[in-house]
Amino acid sequence: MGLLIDGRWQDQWYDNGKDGTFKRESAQRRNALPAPEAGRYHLYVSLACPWAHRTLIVRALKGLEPLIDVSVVSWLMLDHGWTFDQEQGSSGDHLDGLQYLHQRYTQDDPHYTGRVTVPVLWDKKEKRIVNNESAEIIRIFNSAFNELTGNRLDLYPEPLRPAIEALNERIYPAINNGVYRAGFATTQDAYETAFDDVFNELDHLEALLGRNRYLAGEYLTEADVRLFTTLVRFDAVYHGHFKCNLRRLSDYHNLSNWLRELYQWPGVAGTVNMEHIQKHYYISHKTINPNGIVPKGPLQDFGLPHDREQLMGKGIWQR
Ligand SMILES: N[C@@H](CCC(=O)N[C@@H](CS)C(=O)NCC(=O)O)C(=O)O
Repeated sequence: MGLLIDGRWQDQWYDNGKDGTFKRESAQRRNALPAPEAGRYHLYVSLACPWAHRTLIVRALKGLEPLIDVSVVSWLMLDHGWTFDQEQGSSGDHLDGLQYLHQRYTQDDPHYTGRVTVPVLWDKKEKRIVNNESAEIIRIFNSAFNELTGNRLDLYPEPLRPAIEALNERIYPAINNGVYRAGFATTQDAYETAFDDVFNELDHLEALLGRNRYLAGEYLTEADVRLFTTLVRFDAVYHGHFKCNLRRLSDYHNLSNWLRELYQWPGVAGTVNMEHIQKHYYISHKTINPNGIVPKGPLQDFGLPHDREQLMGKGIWQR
C-alpha cells in the first residue's frame, strides 16, 4: 500500500491523524468522455474492489463488453500498490504489459501526487486517464455509448434523479465508505461511530426494501448497483475483517433477498469473484490481519431463490 509523490512511488499506509478516522482521498481525474468510440478506452479494475466492481456491472448491463476491454490487477496489494502479477490473479496489463498500476498514473502525469486507485478509465488515443471516480465512470457508461450500442437501458433516469441522489448521499458515507471507516479506524471511538452508522443505515434500508422492490422504487437504478457491490462483500469480508459484526447481512430478510435478486440479474454474477475479494482484504491488509489467514467461511449461495416478486418491479428504465 502506498502512493505517488511527485511521480515517485512511496510505500506507506493510510495516515488517519489523531482522531483515528479513515479519510478517503477524492479521485483526481474527473473528465467527461472525449468521444464515444469502440476500442478507444481501457478499463482497469480490481475484482476485489467494490468501487471498481460498480463499473464492471454497468459495463455488463449496458452491453459495453465488446467496446471497452478490461485489465484486472492482482488481488494482492502490498508494497507496490496494485500490480499486474499474473501469479496472483491478475490478467496482466493487456495494453503495454505494465508491472504496476502506478505506471499508468505517471504516464498520465509524470508528477502525479496521490493514491493510485482502481477503477481507472484510460484513453488509449490520448494516453491519459479519462476518469478514476467510479460514481462518474458508471454515469459515462450509462449514457455515452448509447448511439454505438443501441442499448437504451437507463440506470439514472431523469425523473428518478432526486431520489437516486438522496439515496447515494445516505448510502455512500454510512455504508459504502462506512465499512471502510469501521475497518480502517485506529481509535475505538472512530470505529464505534462508523459501526453505528453502518447498522443504523442497514436497518433503514431493510425497512425501505420491505416497501420498494428496488431502492428508488419500481426501477432498478445505479443506487442499487452501488449498494450491491458493498453488500455482496459484507458477510465474507466486512463482518469479520472490518469488524462490522452486529449482524450478518444474511440476518436481514429484505436486504438478503434483494441481494440475491441483483446477483441473479443477467450479467451480474459473472462480475463477482469471491476468491479475489477474500484474498485481497485478508492478505493485503497486513496492519489489520498480520498473518494473512483467510477465513474458510462463510457458506453462502447467492443463487438461492429470492422472494422479491411479491413487490411491484419494472426492471431497468428504458429511454
Ligand atoms: N473514489 C474512488 C475510490 C476508489 C478506491 O479507493 N479504490 C481502492 C480499492 S477498493 C484503491 O484503489 N485503493 C488503493 C489506495 O487507496 O491506495 C472511486 O469510487 O472510484
